[in-house]
Formats: sequence, structure tokens, C-alpha cells
Amino acid sequence: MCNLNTKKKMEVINTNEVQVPSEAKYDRKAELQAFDETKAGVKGLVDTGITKVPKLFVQPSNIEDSTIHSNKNFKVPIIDLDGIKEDPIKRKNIVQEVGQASETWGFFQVINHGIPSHVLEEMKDGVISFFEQDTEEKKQWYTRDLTKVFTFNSNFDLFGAPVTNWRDTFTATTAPIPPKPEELPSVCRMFVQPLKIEDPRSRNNKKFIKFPIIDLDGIMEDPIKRKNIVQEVGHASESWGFFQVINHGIPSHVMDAMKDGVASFFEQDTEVKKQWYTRDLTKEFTFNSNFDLFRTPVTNWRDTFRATIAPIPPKPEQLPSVCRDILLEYTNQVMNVGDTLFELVSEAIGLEPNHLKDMGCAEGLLAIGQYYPACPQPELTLGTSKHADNDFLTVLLQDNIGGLQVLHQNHWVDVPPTPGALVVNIGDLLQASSLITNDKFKSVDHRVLANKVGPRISLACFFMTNCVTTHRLYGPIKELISEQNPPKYRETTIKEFTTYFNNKGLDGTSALLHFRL
Ligand SMILES: O=C(O)CCC(=O)C(=O)O
Ligand SMILES: [Fe+2]
Repeated sequence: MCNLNTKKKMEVINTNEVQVPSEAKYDRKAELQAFDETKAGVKGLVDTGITKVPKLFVQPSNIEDSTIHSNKNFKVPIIDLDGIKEDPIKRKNIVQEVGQASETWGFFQVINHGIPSHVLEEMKDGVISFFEQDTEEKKQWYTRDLTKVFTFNSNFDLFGAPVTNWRDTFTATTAPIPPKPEELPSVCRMFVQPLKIEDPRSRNNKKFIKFPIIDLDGIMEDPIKRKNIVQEVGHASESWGFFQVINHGIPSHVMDAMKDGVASFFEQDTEVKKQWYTRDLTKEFTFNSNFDLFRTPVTNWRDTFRATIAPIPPKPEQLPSVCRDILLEYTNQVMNVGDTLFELVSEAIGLEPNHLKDMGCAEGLLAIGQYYPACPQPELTLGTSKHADNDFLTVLLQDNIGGLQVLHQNHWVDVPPTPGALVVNIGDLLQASSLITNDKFKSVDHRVLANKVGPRISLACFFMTNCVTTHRLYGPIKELISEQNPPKYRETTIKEFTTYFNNKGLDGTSALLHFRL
């Protein structure tokens, strides 16, 4: 995206309409200057809609030495590093291969190098996210000052090289002195991002706290690990009501495909998408903007779809074809993760592993796809207003844009996008039905900020059963009630609770208050 100013400057070098100047008149230096001043790079140029390559990029006609031919029969060597640490024979062979490739090619590829593929994928996405930011955002990093930890520009040798290349570049110095988080752009910072919370009373008083990440690795095989994980889940549910899980068993390619599926739905042609637009909640799949549009004081900057997945699975034709297969595949896997999470939460409360599952908590699933377009004035609005979820448990998949915040100890704390992680939070129904020693496990308020950068994509899977009218009553768990700990909530059906929640809308108050004794 370009502002008007940028567009104006670019006209100097836009050869669509402008006559290509004759060699004598051509002022390359001025063109370079104009290009550099846009601070928008080649992408900025493309964003203005040019269809011809401006002269400063045009290679001389001897671009390729005529003696050089491309030969498709050659293959750049691929070297498998598997076993390099453990197996001396393999190592010897690998050393030979490296030597040979370095001598004959100077180039080779390595596989089994130890960097997980999801990290590779996230890294590529991170690069794209940086370059696809709004130009105004990106400009702040535009510099030719090589002492900077992070630089963004187009053609480091712009004023020295005879021809300009068709690409933009960022550089980041990451070792031997690791960068401070604020020295890297947030869209691709990720792993080094410590959590920042701001004290609303003072803009300068920043605290750093760690949002819980729980590693589920070994949960089925190793009883000691499981005991520790149960403790961590208990602790996070009590103090945060939110945590992230990694090694949950859903492959990163399925998570990525799900995010793409959500984007594909919203990025369809409006006429196609319109067919799904409805506020009729009895439908298996609904698309609309702001479920509470006519009830809340302020409208949110996001569009939403909602698919009922379980306990009654939708018929294929009840889901849009662009995201049908992945929605079924991904939610199937989320049901498995949910099974584990309900066991862990049950154990953390001190109940039998199957207790919450036996209550039907893991039977129903609603998948809610959220699409937060880039917002020109994010300070004026919100992506999703403050609310707590009206379910037992939510498993949320978010992309790497960020913006989700949790109200923790009276501070809004970012839930940092973490590669491969799922965000888990306790919903109102679990808080009310478990009543763990005076509301121990909290259904915590959260919100999503609007952002200049976008779209942000998320898929929230709500474990709840509002689509079937059961007369089952949910209330404080009998095993947890005593004279010292009397019930705090009256019993309710999922239907009654959901109807109340939906009619109230996201007005910033808790639906639980209505059911409190
Ligand atoms: O988009 C998100 O990250 C969260 C959305 C959310 O809180 C919800 O759908 O309840
Ligand atoms: Fe939510």
C-alpha cells in the first residue's frame, strides 16, 4: 500500500505512462534518489500497479555470457546429515560428500539438519509478513546505516552498482550479540519476543512476564512427565485461565492448512461468500460480521464464520467447499487434543481423568473462524471486544500477526504468536461447573486489538454442545461441594446459557453473573 506522497514520487520512475528518456537525458542518479526516498522498495513500486520495468532495473544486453548455457542435467548436491553426531562411519561419508561438493560446486543442500520443518515454514512466513506490512510501518526500518541491528532497504549497493536488482532486503544481526527484542520488527521477531505488559497508569513502566507454555511431549508414555504437566495445567488454569500447548500432536502442516482454509473462505468473491451470510444460529455454517451487531454499543473490526462440527457432524454440502476438507481434518484432530486437555484439567482439579469427559464436556465442538482485516485507524476500534468464552474450553489457532490479549492481574498481556502452539483457555461453563474451591479455574477476559497490519487469521474451537437441545443440567460438581465450599452457581442447560450469552453480546460483562447464586 502506498500513500499519495509515495505514489507521486514513484511517478518519476514509473515507465507505464512516462516516456523512457533518451540516453542523453536519462538521469539515473535522480531516479535512484527518487526510488530510495519512497522507502517502499520494489514492492512499493509494484503496489502502484506498474506493468513495465523502470529503466534503472534494466540489465545491459550482455546480461548473460553467451558461453554459459543452462544445463538441466546437473543436480546441486543434497547431503543428508542424519547420524552425523552418533555414527562415525556416516560422519566420515558426510565429510567426504561435503568436501567433494565444496570442491566441485561450492554449493550444496543439507537435509536432516535438525531444524524442524515448522520452524523453517514459520521463518518463511515471517519474511513474507515483514515485507507485506503496510509501507508506513515498514518505512521505520528503512536505512542504509549498517551499524543497525536490523535494516530494511532495496539494493544495498543502489548508488554504486550499474544496475538495480528486482528485490527488497532486510538484514538482522543475530550473533554473536543477540538482538534486543525491540531491535527487531514484531511481525517476524517471534522466538526472541519477551512478553511485554504495560501498566495503564504509566506508559514507561513496562513489566516482563512469561505467558505459560506447556509442553505435552511424553504425556501418554511417561507418568512422571504427566504428573508435572497436570501440575502446570492446574497452575496456569488457576493463575491465568489461559496457556499455550506445544507438542500437542497436530502437525504444523495441518495447522498451516487450516489457517489457509480460513483465509480462503474470507477471501472468496463476495458473491460466493454471501450465500453463507446469515444470523440464523440453527444453521450448521454461518458467516456474518459481529454476531451481536444489533445488540452491542460498538461494532468489532472482524468477520466471522461459525461451523458446528460435533456432536452431530455436518454433511459435506453444509460446509463451504474452499475450507471443507481441512475444517473436518483439523477439527477431528482438535477433538483428540480436547480429550487430552479435559483429562489433564480433571486431574488438575483432583478428579478422575474421565470426569469432565463423562459430563459430556468434550462432545460438542463449534469452530469459529475469525478474519481481522488490516485497519487504517487501529487505535479507534477493537478486533474483538473484551469477553470470556461461553464454553467449557477453547482451543485457539492464531497466525503470527498478534493482537490477542488476556486480562491478567489487571493488565492486558499479549498472547505471543508461538510457532506450532495452540492457545487453550478455560470457558465460563467450566468455571461455573467445576467451582474448584471458589472459582479456582477462571474463565478469563480477553480481547483482540485491531492492527494496521493484516489480515489476522484465527480459528477458535469451542468445546460446547449448544447445537443439540439436551436437558442436561450443568452446575457445580458435586464432588467439589462442601459446607466450606457451597455452590456459587445455579444449574443451567447449555442452551439457556448460550441464549443468554448471545442475547447479551460482547458488552464487557460476564455472563456468569446471571447464574450466580
Ligand atoms: O481471534 C482470536 O484470537 C480470539 C477470538 C476469540 O476470543 C473468540 O472467538 O472468542
Ligand atoms: Fe474468546
